[in-house]
Amino acid sequence: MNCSVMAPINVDNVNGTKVESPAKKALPEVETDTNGNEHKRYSYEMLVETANFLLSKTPVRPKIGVICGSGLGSYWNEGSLAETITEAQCIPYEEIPNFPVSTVEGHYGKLVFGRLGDIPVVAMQGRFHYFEGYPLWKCCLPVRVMKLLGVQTLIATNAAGGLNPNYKIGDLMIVKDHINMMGFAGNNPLHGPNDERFGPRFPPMNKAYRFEYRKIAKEVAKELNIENIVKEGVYTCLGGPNFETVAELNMLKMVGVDAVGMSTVHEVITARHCDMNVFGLSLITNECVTSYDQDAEANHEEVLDVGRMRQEILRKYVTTLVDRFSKVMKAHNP
Ligand SMILES: O=P(O)(O)O[C@H]1O[C@H](CO)[C@@H](O)[C@H]1O
Ligand SMILES: Nc1nc2[nH]cnc2c(=O)[nH]1
Repeated sequence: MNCSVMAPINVDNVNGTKVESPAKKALPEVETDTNGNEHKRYSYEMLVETANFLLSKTPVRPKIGVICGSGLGSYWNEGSLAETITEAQCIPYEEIPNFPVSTVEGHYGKLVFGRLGDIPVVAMQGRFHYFEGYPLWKCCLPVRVMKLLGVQTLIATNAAGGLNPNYKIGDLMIVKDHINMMGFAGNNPLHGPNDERFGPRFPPMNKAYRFEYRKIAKEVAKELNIENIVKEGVYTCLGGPNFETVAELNMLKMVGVDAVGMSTVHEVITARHCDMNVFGLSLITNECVTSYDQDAEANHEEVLDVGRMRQEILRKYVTTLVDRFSKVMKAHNP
């Protein structure tokens, strides 16, 4: 591994303005989840330590972070997006201070630093899900670490069931918006005391998925001749791990959901809270079963098979988007 030690980051706040440290008293040290497992709360200082550790391990200074979901090679390496990253340095989650570890069987758990095309990136190969037993704030810890590393744009990808009748297996859905179903019940990654150094107590969410990126993604789909499989729609995340009942899916359809998964929404909320720009992409891996007459059943193997089937297109699409988004970022911040 090519390790060059860089100056540690010393930030008052991820967005560059100075704020008073929040009262530590407000932060409970340990949270117990519904299974009785204890999760030690992290502080801003702990995540700065995590980010400094990573910066000491790699000379890469990523401005774009990618979360590789089940359809983008979090379960396999060969031909995956993570494998496409050049000059790659892989850091397993268990070696990173304060990081959770993936518990999903077969799921990779590593951060990959390197280049996609010319652009310095960091990719999560393997994410954390609520159904693994983590509180939502812990699932999203890596997003805040990315922010501290200097990441300005998050590309969050996932595998999802297609609820929109016009969607076919293998389609890609640009996420236009989400419905935070878990949040309706009060389960939100920002629940608990707010640390202003990350962002405000009450962040807006109406521009969660950057309009400019969605426009570019549609243009790139045309350029790559894949516009027939690229759609745009609304995603929702349920807690999982079971797939949905027919009645649940029909309810979601009624409220305007196009694709259903078990991730992404809380990551996006965390990213927007600390003012990262977000692009969301779902790979439609299965058709949601919305009628009692249908015999099909959702299953994880199908999800992975469709991911493998689409990996070449996804690799090309995401690599091109990274290049285009970085140009936009440079234009905004020359
Ligand atoms: O959202 P990602 O991690 O892509 O994975 C999706 O696919 C898995 C189910 O097959 C669940 O983990 C669901 O969230
Ligand atoms: N909740 C949920 N997650 C998925 N991930 C991939 N497909 C599905 C699905 O149909 N439902």
